[in-house]
Amino acid sequence: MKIVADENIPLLHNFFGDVGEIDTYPGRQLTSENVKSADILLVRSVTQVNEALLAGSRVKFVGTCTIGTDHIDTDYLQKNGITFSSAPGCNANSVVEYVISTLSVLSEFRYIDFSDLSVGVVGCGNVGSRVVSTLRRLGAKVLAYDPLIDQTDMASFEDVLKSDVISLHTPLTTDGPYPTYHLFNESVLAQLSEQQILINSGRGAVVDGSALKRKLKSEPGFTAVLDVWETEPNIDPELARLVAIGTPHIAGYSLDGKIGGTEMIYQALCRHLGLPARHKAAQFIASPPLSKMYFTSEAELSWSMHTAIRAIYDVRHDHYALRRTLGGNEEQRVEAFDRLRKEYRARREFSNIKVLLKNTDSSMHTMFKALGFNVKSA
Ligand SMILES: NC(=O)c1ccc[n+]([C@@H]2O[C@H](COP(=O)([O-])OP(=O)(O)OC[C@H]3O[C@@H](n4cnc5c(N)ncnc54)[C@H](O)[C@@H]3O)[C@@H](O)[C@H]2O)c1
Ligand SMILES: O=C(O)[C@H](O)[C@H](O)COP(=O)(O)O
Repeated sequence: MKIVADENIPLLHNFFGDVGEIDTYPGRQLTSENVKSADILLVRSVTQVNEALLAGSRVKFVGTCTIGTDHIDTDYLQKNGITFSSAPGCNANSVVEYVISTLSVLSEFRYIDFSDLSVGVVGCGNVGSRVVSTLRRLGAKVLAYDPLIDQTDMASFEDVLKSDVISLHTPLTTDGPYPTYHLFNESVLAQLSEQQILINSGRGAVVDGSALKRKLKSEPGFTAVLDVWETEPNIDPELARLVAIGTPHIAGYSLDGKIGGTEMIYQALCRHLGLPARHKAAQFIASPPLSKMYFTSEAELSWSMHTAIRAIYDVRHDHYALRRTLGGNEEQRVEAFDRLRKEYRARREFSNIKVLLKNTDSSMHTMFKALGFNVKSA
């Protein structure tokens, strides 16, 4: 059995080593020549999987260790009897923590109190629904817009646009009744005031980058946060300098989320081949270096919250890392964008961290629980 895979899939050999012989390639450079004699193709989001890549190959299973599937021509796979699997929800908690860290960091520069904040979530699937529930449990007033699910709990697009913070969590789609390509175009962006914050950690092209750039130039007080960009890895350096926080598509890059994606595809492949799934992510992940935090009754609620969030994930590290790459020429910037992602550190999710509380009141307990920490009374 021959497996061809993106070299950036973590724990590839640990999970798939006893399933077949593995050849790895940089995901963006995979060619039809590389996959010609493969039975199984394993990718992340940077490989376009379509007729041009697969025609004439003997591939019978394609797995993407990611949530997003906009790089996969699923119609082609279906028509050609190729089994396909993605990893829904694998890094959803990681994206929620990205949004939380972003709001925590922005609160240093402007008044943000979670219990007094309105948030509009666009796209309420695995990621969006967790953003909604986390922020609601922290006291925020959250509205969600998603025309493709039960409308009972949904708000209108217009109402969502009035929120203090608007957070985008849709897939990138160009067809169907509600395409998301440039959903945030010039006229939608014009409806947002300088006091509002726009966060995009879905897919870059959901926002018209040129229109956003014009808005940021003419309304410098407007706050935009971008993790995803049109034309990655060749992002617009001018736009990247104008956003308040700009990161190299790493919102979903917690170690847990990345390895979770590999594990889900391993399980799907085992089902496809009728093999027992012997390996589990937990076998391979070490404990995080900072695994415990301790708060007592003297600690103030808001201080404790921001301290804990930023100790585990401070989005500014990723922002400054990208900023430092913007001065080079196009070739250097493209290389640096992918390098930041390839060499990304082991970032652990809040659920791995024990928060020990001593003599604190119940609001402290509720807040840490809402954030997803593993709360214990000391
Ligand atoms: N930045 C990152 O690292 C990162 C990580 C994970 C996922 N993502 C992106 O985020 C997207 C969402 O992830 P998910 O796990 O929540 O996916 P999901 O499929 O569970 O949910 C997506 C939701 O968006 C809704 N939707 C579709 N079109 C819409 C529209 N026009 N307006 C409003 N809502 C619409 C769908 O109905 C669905 O409920 C993924 O498709 C992926 O592209 C990015
Ligand atoms: O769709 C996803 O799961 C995320 O966007 C994921 O983080 C993409 O990661 P990549 O494939 O670019 O490594």
